[in-house]
Amino acid sequence: MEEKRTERIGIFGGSFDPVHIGHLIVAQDAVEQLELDQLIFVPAAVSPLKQDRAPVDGRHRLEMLRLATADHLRFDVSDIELVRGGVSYTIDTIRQLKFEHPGAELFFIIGMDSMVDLHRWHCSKELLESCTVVPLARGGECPGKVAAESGLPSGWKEKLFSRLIRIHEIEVSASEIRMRIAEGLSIQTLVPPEVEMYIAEHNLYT
Ligand SMILES: Nc1ncnc2c1ncn2[C@@H]1O[C@H](COP(=O)(O)OP(=O)(O)OP(=O)(O)O)[C@@H](O)[C@H]1O
Ligand SMILES: O=C(O)c1ccc[n+]([C@@H]2O[C@H](COP(=O)([O-])O)[C@@H](O)[C@H]2O)c1
Repeated sequence: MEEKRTERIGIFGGSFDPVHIGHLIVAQDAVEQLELDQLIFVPAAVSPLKQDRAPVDGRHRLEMLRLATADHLRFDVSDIELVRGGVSYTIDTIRQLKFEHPGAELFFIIGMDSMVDLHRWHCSKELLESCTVVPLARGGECPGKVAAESGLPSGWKEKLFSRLIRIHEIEVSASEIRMRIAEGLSIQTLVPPEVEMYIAEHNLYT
């Protein structure tokens, strides 16, 4: 009898305030390169390192993610961090997802910029042991240099960088989108049309 393949689930955490094409292209890169069965976008209630700025209400960010991912077979969205509330520590999310998906291999994908501080994250050692953390390197980034300059403990660097995947270089950020809206500039093509419409209908970021 053919052996059942272990389910491979990716987790993509962020503020998604709002979700944009950079997120979607990177997510597709991860699905392909990690051969994921499913990639779950997890909007944070409060991102631990972004506590200085309140994002728009979680229900809006969740709905925009749902609209942006609706037609994609392997993309999914979870409200677990919004339901849990408070500061969204990744370890709490991984513990819960491990419980909900016993037997699956969990991949937590993060940008290289965030990864250099990973050892300072809440329960970072447990996090590294309970899922496969995968750094995403943009086209122009030099992983060797980033690793050398990071404060990551030795052992961690080698482990993390051996799993690194290359992603498209897309120069768009949620901050830029919020700024463009505030200045009355177009965000067409930077976010999916459904998201652009949602933002206009709900008068977000003005
Ligand atoms: N253009 C992009 N290319 C690759 N990764 C990205 C891009 N934009 C965001 N990410 C990654 O997506 C994750 C979630 O990002 P987040 O929701 O904070 O979006 P952001 O665009 O970086 O937001 P902000 O501009 O508000 O800081 C992070 O790991 C971040 O590194
Ligand atoms: O758990 C932590 O200590 C921790 C510290 C910094 C960031 N994170 C997570 O990393 C993801 C991206 O964060 P950010 O700040 O780029 O939106 C998001 O899911 C955060 O919850 C998690």
